[in-house]
Amino acid sequence: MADSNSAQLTRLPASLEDVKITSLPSSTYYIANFISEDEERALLQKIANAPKPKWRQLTKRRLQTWPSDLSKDTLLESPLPVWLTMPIIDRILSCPLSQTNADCNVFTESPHKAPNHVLINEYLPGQGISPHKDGAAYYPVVCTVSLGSSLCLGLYGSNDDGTIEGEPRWRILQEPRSLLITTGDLYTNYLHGIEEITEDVNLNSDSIANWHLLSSPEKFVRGQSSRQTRTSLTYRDVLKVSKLGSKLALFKR
Ligand SMILES: O=C(O)CCC(=O)C(=O)O
Ligand SMILES: [Fe+2]
Repeated sequence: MADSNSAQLTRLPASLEDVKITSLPSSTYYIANFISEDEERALLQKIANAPKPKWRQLTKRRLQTWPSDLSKDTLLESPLPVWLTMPIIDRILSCPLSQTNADCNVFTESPHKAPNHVLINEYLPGQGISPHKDGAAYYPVVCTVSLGSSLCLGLYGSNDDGTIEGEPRWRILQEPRSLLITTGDLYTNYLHGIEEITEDVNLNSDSIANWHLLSSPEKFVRGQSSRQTRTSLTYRDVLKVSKLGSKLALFKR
């Protein structure tokens, strides 16, 4: 008997135009079922098997950084492990920005033409991340793959005095195996965060910006979703990369 999961193929959109979240101020894209259940399982296994010191325990979540932490916004050149690049980066780069622009993807204009850095965040039910901006170390495109559980990402504006608005302006519901691509103004001028709750509520087509792009909106018809452990992989291009060779040369002088 054929394995039901091996038959479950992912289908990518013809171009990102088809998966644009049109109610948001800049180009943001949501691709449901970007990876298969088998690929999700394999990634969770790799993450679980990473050497213990790879995890950093924060008060509200735990985190792995690949290939390494930045130092002064700079990445020490080192390849990502293959399990993080294949199939995800290939697949991201294979999605054309538009059908008329078939040769361009979201990283075509980034300095390294591809992500070179991945943060893996794990959230237990009730955990989250305070509203923040990702800052100037990265090219302003973030690709987030979600594993394990659905949850809402809140997008916040800031007040004239610099404080953060109390309620998110928009919410994006991220299902397991989905890819969210955030770019431009939303990356640079708005903040994003995940509330520390055990259940996302008030889920409907008016309150969720990507409702029309969800894989299984029927799962949320009661307007709520209990959280399980959710792991995210955020792929970015770090602008400044230093080579170990040039560091050693400096050291020798
Ligand atoms: O887990 C997420 O989706 C968000 C993570 C995040 O904002 C970050 O690592 O900067
Ligand atoms: Fe972030």
